[in-house]
Amino acid sequence: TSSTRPQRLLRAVQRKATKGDPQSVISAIDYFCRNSEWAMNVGDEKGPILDSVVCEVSPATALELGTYCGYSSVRIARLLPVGTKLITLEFHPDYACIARQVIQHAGLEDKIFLVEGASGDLIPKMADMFGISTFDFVFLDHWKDRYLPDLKLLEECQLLRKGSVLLADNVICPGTPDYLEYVRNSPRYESRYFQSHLEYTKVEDGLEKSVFLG
Ligand SMILES: O=C(NCCc1nnc(-c2ccc3[nH]cnc3c2)[nH]1)c1cc(-c2ccc(F)cc2)cc(O)c1O
Ligand SMILES: [Mg+2]
Repeated sequence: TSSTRPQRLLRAVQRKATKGDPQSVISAIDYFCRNSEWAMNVGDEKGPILDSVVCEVSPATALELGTYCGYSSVRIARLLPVGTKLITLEFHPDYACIARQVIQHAGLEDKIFLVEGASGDLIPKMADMFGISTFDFVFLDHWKDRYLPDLKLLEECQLLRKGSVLLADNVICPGTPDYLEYVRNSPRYESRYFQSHLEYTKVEDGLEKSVFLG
């Protein structure tokens, strides 16, 4: 029976990456996507930008919207200090199932909470589910038309504090025009664009970093 691309990506990780070594999982996925099949991971060019923002913020509480196969979950969690957690939301059960195995191969299952469901339903439950009050860092990488409504939901649920950092993938390709317009024009955000390329291609894309001013 035929396999799916996420299943083939997981198999590449299981064959090539060293169990318990997050960097080898990241390298195995990037190798697979450059040499076998393109996949929508943040990738090896935008990934280091994500790393630098995570290191700068050094978040005690981090949220990721859109897990997919867990590539960026591994990138983020490998940099988190001991005792801190990444909560990552995934809508598609098949993606979530693969991501759990990728995360396990990296040995990061104790630092990552993967929750299945729609961001719009789950965000209002975050505080109660995880006993947190606000997020220090949010990585947006799910459906592009959900970035703005979910940002507004985070605001309404008071899950952002003065200084919370939002990092959004794909603001050029596929593009998130309404989100960009909002964070770049709202007096409540200080926004900056990191120009890069769509993962594993020469197409322009970039990350938008927005600091909530309270
Ligand atoms: O769609 C993307 N990412 C989103 C995955 C996802 N699929 N479902 C969800 C979800 C939706 C509700 C959710 N609620 C909670 N988690 C959720 C997750 N997220 C995506 C697409 C591209 C891309 C670029 C150029 C192309 F020619 C084709 C594709 C590149 C990227 O870097 C992406 O991140
Ligand atoms: Mg993306």
